[in-house]
Amino acid sequence: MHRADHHQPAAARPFRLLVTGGGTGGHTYPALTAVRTLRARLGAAGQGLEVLWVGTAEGLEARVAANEGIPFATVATGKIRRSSNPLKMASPANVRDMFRVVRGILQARKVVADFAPDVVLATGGYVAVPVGRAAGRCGAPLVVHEQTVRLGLANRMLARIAARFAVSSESTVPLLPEGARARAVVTGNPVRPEVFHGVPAKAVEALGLYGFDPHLPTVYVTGGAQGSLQINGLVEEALPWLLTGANVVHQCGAAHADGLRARAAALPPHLAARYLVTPFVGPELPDVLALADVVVSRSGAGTIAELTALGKASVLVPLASSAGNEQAHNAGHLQDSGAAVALLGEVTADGLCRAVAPLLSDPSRRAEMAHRARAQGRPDAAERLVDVLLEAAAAK
Ligand SMILES: CC(=O)N[C@H]1[C@@H](OP(=O)(O)OP(=O)(O)OC[C@H]2O[C@@H](n3ccc(=O)[nH]c3=O)[C@H](O)[C@@H]2O)O[C@H](CO)[C@@H](O)[C@@H]1O
Repeated sequence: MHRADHHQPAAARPFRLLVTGGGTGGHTYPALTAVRTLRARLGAAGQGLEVLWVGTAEGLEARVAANEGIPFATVATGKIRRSSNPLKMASPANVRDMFRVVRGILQARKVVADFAPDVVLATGGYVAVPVGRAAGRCGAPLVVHEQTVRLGLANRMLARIAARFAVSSESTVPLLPEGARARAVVTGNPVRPEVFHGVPAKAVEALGLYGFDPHLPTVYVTGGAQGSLQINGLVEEALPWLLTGANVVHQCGAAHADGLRARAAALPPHLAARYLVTPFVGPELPDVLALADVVVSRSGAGTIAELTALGKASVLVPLASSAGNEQAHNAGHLQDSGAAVALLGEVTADGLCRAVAPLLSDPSRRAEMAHRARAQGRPDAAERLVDVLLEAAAAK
């Protein structure tokens, strides 16, 4: 599988995509969606697709690639902690990590040269840096995709060498380094196709929601892939009120499910029957989203892309410490267009109840918000990103 293959006519051999990125769901799922969409597009034209994913062994991407049957390779990564103090720069952890960085660069060059991709897609995370740079050296066009409005560090480091820089929002373009702006394309943030095909009744069956009251709206509470301690605390305090007017599915992360279950068990049985707490929502996520009338959530880029593509009324509680405060930015941006309510700054259970109450009691209000959310969505983001990948490969 080497360079000689390039002399064959394009249709005679499979298209070769090297994907790199991961760490969080936010970086991993858009890459997975791009792979599936590209495979479908090429398949319709009678061409095959070979994919290699380069990520970290401990990241979500390793599991996702394994489930999807995508060959997976790792390269060493390290974190260089900058400091004005030379002694700190020479700390054992930093020196060890510097060696890892150098090793990662050499490994990445070999992986990219051996696979000889038609195009490399980088979706963020430390691992994407050596691989993206190796693409430049090996003559493979690099497409970077940024999910958030603000640029992630890895993507910023790759911006200058990217053949195309795909962004999820127009407002990211002016934030790109000057030389990269002309190569920016607004694609949106790809949403997994199955998210569009949820069926409420399937969520009831999969999660056993038989105690839910069908006459009441359903709230889906989610803290992002890991759950959110802050949101869990707010919802726990608000539960006795919340359950008088709604059913609640609460995704809480691995650490807190038992405490929340105990709390619910102490409620009157007719209220407890309207509450389902679960550490993580797996394949039934599309069905849960379809069931939800209102979503209470962190404002990570992946979640926002899903809520807007579907058109869901939401109350957003941004992660205050997200890089560059990007979650507050995402939430504020939606609130400005009436597409969500953003709870910024100090948030109390009372504040959460006041934000949720009008959406529960007034269906026309949540329909209006859902409509405005959908206007912000980009359900065709995966197709647009695939356009960019194919164009970059063709322009080589
Ligand atoms: C803590 C942190 O660093 N957060 C960042 C991380 O978000 P993080 O990856 O945590 O969150 P996102 O909102 O981007 O994506 C979460 C994804 O996981 C899915 N999901 C979540 C819970 C669940 O039970 N089941 C499930 O399938 C969601 O539907 C979504 O598709 O990357 C995002 C994209 O770069 C950033 O915007 C976030 O600021």
